Amino acid sequence: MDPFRLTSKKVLTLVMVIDKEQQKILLGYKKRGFGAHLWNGFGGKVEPGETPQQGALRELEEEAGITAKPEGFQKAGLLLFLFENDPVGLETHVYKAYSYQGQIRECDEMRPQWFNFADIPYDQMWEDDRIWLPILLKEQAPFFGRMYFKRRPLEESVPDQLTNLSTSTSTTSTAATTATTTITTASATPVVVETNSSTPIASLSKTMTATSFTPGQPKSGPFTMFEYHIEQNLLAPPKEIALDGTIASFEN
Ligand SMILES: COc1nc(N)nc2c1ncn2[C@H]1C[C@H](O)[C@@H](COP(=O)(O)OP(=O)(O)OP(=O)(O)O)O1
Repeated sequence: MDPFRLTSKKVLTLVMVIDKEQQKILLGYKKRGFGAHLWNGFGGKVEPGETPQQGALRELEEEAGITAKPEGFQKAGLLLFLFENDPVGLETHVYKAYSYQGQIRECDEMRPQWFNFADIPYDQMWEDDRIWLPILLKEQAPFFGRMYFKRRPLEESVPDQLTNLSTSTSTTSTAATTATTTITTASATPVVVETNSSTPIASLSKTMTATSFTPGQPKSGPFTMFEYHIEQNLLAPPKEIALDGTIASFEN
């Protein structure tokens, strides 16, 4: 039985507020609930009757006190978080907000703080963030990703650094460029995830093993990410994920 088989999904949002001029990002320190004690963007569950975009704007107001301006608000990508032996996936719609009105303020759930792009506290964030946030910041969106998490063992020993990085690039029949990067550590065998190179997109597929991160990340909760798949520079932002983990549709 596939421990990552999905029978349903929850729809969530995540908004990254960005000051392009200052090269800063607004993150929130989550004080309670899922992902407590981690820095993250602002977001939460989409409520019945809401679109993901409406849910994202509402959560940004609730959690950071600000209203994103429509002209600077864009969908950046779509992520699917899967947890071992949990049949409910988290379909997470990620947005960028380049301008806003209102006064940033703390609430009972989140404490907002600006960070320079160079000082993003990845070691106190969900492990997947270091995969897709640089793509978002470099404006290589729209992206799509699947991130696979296992419950973290109580005792864990992992190497300090990524030790081996190999990248290959090839041109597909649809004239799109496909780059495949496999990241491995000295001690682990890489697991390779295929990217469908017949789709007319430039995509990047990355796979990593359970031991690819720095030790001492209890802050990322009881889960550890052991594998991921990411595609970037899609022609349009993905709109929905099918239960088999593929993109079901794109935004118009
Ligand atoms: C598992 O990996 C994750 N990585 C990142 N970067 N973000 C994640 C991950 N899993 C969930 N999230 C995000 C998505 C949402 O923005 C929040 C979770 O929202 P929450 O459960 O707090 O939803 P609310 O509606 O605010 O919850 P309550 O009102 O019930 O407190 O985390």
